[in-house]
Amino acid sequence: MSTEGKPITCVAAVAYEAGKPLTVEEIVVDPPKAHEVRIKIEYTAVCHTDAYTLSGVDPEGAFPCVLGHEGAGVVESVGEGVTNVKPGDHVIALYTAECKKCKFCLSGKTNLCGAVRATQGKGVMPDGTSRFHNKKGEDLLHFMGCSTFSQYTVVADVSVVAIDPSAPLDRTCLLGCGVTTGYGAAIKTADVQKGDTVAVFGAGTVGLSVVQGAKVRGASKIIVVDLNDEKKQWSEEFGATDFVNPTKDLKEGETIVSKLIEMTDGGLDFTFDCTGNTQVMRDALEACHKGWGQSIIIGVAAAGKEISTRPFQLVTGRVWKGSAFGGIKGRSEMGGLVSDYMSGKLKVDEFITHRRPFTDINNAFEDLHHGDCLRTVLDLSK
Ligand SMILES: NC(=O)C1=CN([C@@H]2O[C@H](COP(=O)(O)OP(=O)(O)OC[C@H]3O[C@@H](n4cnc5c(N)ncnc54)[C@H](OP(=O)(O)O)[C@@H]3O)[C@@H](O)[C@H]2O)C=CC1
Ligand SMILES: N[C@@H](CCC(=O)N[C@@H](CSC=O)C(=O)NCC(=O)O)C(=O)O
Ligand SMILES: [Zn+2]
Ligand SMILES: [Zn+2]
Repeated sequence: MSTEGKPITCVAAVAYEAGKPLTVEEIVVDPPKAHEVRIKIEYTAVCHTDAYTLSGVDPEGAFPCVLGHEGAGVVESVGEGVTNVKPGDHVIALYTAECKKCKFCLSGKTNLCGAVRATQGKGVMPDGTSRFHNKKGEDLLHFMGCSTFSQYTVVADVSVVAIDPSAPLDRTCLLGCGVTTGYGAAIKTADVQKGDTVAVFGAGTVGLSVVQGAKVRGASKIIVVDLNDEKKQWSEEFGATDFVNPTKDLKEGETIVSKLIEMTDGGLDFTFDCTGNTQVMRDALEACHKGWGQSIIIGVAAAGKEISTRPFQLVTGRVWKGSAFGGIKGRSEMGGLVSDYMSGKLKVDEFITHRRPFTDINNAFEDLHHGDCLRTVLDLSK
């Protein structure tokens, strides 16, 4: 029996309160309104940003909500006026929308899109309302325009892209955030060139994806900085040439900045913060080469945190930049990433260290805190 136009009751993991485990329960998902798409989410992974928002330090975090933004599934139904996807399409949800019409999309200068960002940040659909309700009839907020921690979700049509149906959704879900973010930051935001020197702070999925982007571009040196020696082997597998653990690899009087400058004859062409730690962001900037080195901030810092450095660092030519979703325009460029994955150019499977049934989602958040985990993929059919 068709579910089109009807509310669907399904299982979701609801974040009722910051700092508390998610509640796995049945919720009701309304049908999509005009320019909206209802997706049957097949697989989702947990990104560090989900844990960040659940912890309560996200200035935009609002509860109760359905978290999750690294997910893939199949379109169940579409609202009036939707032309970019149709029922049955295999899709990836996009937390960075692409409307192709707004000032941002038309600028040619950024992948940030202005179409739905304001309502997205408030946890509601573009018309200001929610499609999620719990069994008590209370509204649940959306998250990052995706809310993939639910067997069914509703997203704006500008926040979804159809992909090659032969690509496995239990892997391509990772293209919804971590892999695309790091890889794009290297090949688009920084536009690393052959022979460049690169340092990556934080060897999680985002950082290691920067590493693979830098390797694809032919960087001559790719130094990974992480506090955990368990990340050394992974770093090398993704293309790192060097690994530094600042808690044990620094000599008396040495700092991570002086060590990196010494290793690269004056500093790096590009550094990337993939930790969200503001002291690391400063170190990453100051490890850049005088005159031209660029530092790209990818990590997300807690509410109230600010970055600082001596202005002289910028006066003398170092550049601080940021990158969201790797600078990738989701609807225009995801197809290329999927085909790079299918042809073996882009590693994705290698990031999947754990798999769990969806109902085990709270343990997937625990996995994130362990050195042996890059990504846990959750199967929403279980
Ligand atoms: N801008 C964007 O578009 C996006 C931003 N993000 C953000 O990027 C960051 C990385 O995400 P993700 O890869 O999923 O996270 P992970 O937690 O998997 O990776 C972060 C890594 O950084 C390490 N680390 C922590 N502190 C330091 C430090 N002081 N020096 C060196 N390494 C350190 C961690 O080690 P340990 O595990 O031992 O703590 C871990 O290996 C997060 O802040 C996330 O919110 C994510 C996706 C998109
Ligand atoms: N809501 C936070 C900031 C969160 C943030 O920076 N998000 C990243 C993506 S993190 C993905 O895992 C991002 O791309 N931001 C750009 C955007 O438009 O949201 C806050 O208010 O500080
Ligand atoms: Zn993410
Ligand atoms: Zn736009």
